Amino acid sequence: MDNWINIRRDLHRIPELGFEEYKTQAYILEYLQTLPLERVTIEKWYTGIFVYVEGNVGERTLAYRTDIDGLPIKENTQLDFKSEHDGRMHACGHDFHMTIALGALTSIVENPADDNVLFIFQPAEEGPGGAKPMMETETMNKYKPDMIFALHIDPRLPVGTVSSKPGLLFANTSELFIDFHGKGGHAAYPHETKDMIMAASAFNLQVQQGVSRVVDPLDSAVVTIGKMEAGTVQNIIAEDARVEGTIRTREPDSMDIVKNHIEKTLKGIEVRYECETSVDYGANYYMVDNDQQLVKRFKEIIQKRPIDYKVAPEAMTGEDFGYFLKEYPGFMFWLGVDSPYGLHHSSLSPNEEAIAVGIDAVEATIREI
Ligand SMILES: CC(=O)N[C@@H](CCC[C@H](N)C(=O)O)C(=O)O
Repeated sequence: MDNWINIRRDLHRIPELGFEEYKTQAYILEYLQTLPLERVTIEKWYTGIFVYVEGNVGERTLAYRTDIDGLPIKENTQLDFKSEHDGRMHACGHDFHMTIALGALTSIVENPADDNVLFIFQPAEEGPGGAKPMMETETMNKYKPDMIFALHIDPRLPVGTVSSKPGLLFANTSELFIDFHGKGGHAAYPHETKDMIMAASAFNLQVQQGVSRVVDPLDSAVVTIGKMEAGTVQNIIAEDARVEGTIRTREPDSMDIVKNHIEKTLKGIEVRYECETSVDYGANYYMVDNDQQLVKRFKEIIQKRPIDYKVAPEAMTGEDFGYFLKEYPGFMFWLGVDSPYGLHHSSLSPNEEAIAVGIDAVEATIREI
């Protein structure tokens, strides 16, 4: 087991942003070279990797996907294997996800399953999205998996627990980037300016109030503004402002309703604050919609093991794994890692005992589903 903990720690030290995962890719490729590769085909795709392992029977091909990118967060832990990349952190558990994928892959290479298995090391889950372009590759068309699955760590669940549910697990998402342009000037002469801190602040409040009026209360939607930039010094009125956020909706149709609401709100802001605005929706992810039968079978497999299975609530998190599930039947599940700090937090420190549980759950699913 120490081997997997060491691998997780190595990967934790080198977090890289989406499509910049060069060291991560090199690390995984180097590890793969230590395995017996007679039945293995390795293909690079940008900073990602496909690893195909031929099965004993080979009638079906199963796919298992891990994401490999980190986040633009400055790590705030005292771990002696903390990030060596300033301002970058594996704060969403992708170091765990990769290690678990390598653990299951190693067992399957050393003792092949009946089915063929395609392991997908996918870049850029946090943005701008690696799943959609990976789906369109010749490699995916060639192997056309019969089913696909993936996991995500869950800091709220104890170690030794997994959870999932049939149907919707994660929401539809869209990134949101808005630029405001007005007229700067002296802090003492606001009437001669068009203050973009006022415009952006008004937008932030109005958009929150409005979402509750345009989306069916039986559906769910959230707009979060995670970043706002404006101004230069304390006594100059800001000519420009930028807000960055994300939209989450339970139903795909509500995404258009929220976007329409944002655009109408911006038109009002333009009139009221005499400014120009432009909006860019960045990356959009399709919801994670789990296959009913496969989740049922997964639950049966897990319940034969010393692992607790819990029914997961729906979450407004996003995952571009949803694009794989749009094309292939499959599912995603949460793996308990018991951390007092949540996903995307600079102090996230998942319990490494969960790695063995993850490897066991993934390997058993590959062999028994
Ligand atoms: C599991 C998780 O935390 N996923 C991310 C996906 C982000 C998608 C995109 N960059 C966005 O912000 O919309 C999440 O924040 O849910």
